[in-house]
Amino acid sequence: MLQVEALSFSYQTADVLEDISFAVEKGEHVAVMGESGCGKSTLLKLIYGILTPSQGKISWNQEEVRGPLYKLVPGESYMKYLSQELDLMPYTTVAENISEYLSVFYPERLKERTEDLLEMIELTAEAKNMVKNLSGGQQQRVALARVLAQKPDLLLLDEPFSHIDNFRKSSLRRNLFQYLKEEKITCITASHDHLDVLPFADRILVLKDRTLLTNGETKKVYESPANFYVASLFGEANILPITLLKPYGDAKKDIIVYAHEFKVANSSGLKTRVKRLYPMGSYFLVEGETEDGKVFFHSEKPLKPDAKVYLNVSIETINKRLRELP
Ligand SMILES: Nc1ncnc2c1ncn2[C@@H]1O[C@H](COP(=O)(O)OP(=O)(O)OP(=O)(O)O)[C@@H](O)[C@H]1O
Repeated sequence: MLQVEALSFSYQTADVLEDISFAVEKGEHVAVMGESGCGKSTLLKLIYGILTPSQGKISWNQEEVRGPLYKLVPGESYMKYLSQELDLMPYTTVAENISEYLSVFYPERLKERTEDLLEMIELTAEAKNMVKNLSGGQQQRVALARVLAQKPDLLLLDEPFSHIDNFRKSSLRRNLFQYLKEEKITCITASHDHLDVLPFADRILVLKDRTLLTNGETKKVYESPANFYVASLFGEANILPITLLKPYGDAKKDIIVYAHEFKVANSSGLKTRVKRLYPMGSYFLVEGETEDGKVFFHSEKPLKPDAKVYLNVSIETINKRLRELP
């Protein structure tokens, strides 16, 4: 089990993390989310031991992780960190980059394991190609296979799909996270893409203003976001006084509504004027104007700019999301 206790960290120029505490169970997959610059990479580097905490303690199975102030070669053998900078051998082949790190003695088994990993990253066809000839996204996939070849107990992934095109991303995500679960590899993934997180993570940690704002089960964090910032990590969201949706509602309460949760009607509901339409393929994202300000919602049909529509939210969503005004 990973234990992070009262962790704080500052670079010379900035305080980045303050009093962060959480635990990760063996085999669990935890996602770290938050806006750019909130400290996701810094947290992973602290866990891996390439930065030393200003305060607090990190331990794995009760043994303290020591930072570079205490170790000549930072990093721990039982964990691997896939950073945003890929550390590959450019003048060797894809297959060699992977097999180099497999601790397998028998040549047949080595070949088999290399082939399995190549298949997982969908680069079998490039096995004999030199890494320097691959695209950025392909190199990121090789780097991923390389850390997996080392069979870590704890894997730290920093934006693991940032260079990978959408065509590959979906299947790679599925292959990777299924593999980690099968192998019971504990994993912490830093990402700002909710599609990396919602279908795969058991739990989400949200960082904001140096602190740990949320630590909860993925479904709960999504369905009952602590505030507008958390909801916005999952796509277009709105925060509205409840009286806009229910005229006799408690004026001291507001509600967070994801854009897709509004139902568009021709009469009765939140009166909205259509301002802009963004085609999203299977639906339109609509920017509208209410008496209280801007609102985003989805519409299956195209709507004309300036058209008047009415928005409604299900009673289940209202009950789930009602919160006291801060
Ligand atoms: N080596 C460094 N020296 C000084 N400040 C740094 C250093 N590395 C990062 N920072 C600052 O620390 C803060 C946190 O950076 P970090 O890279 O951890 O954020 P992040 O959440 O991973 O961002 P992103 O999502 O953009 O990768 C930022 O304000 C950044 O500018």
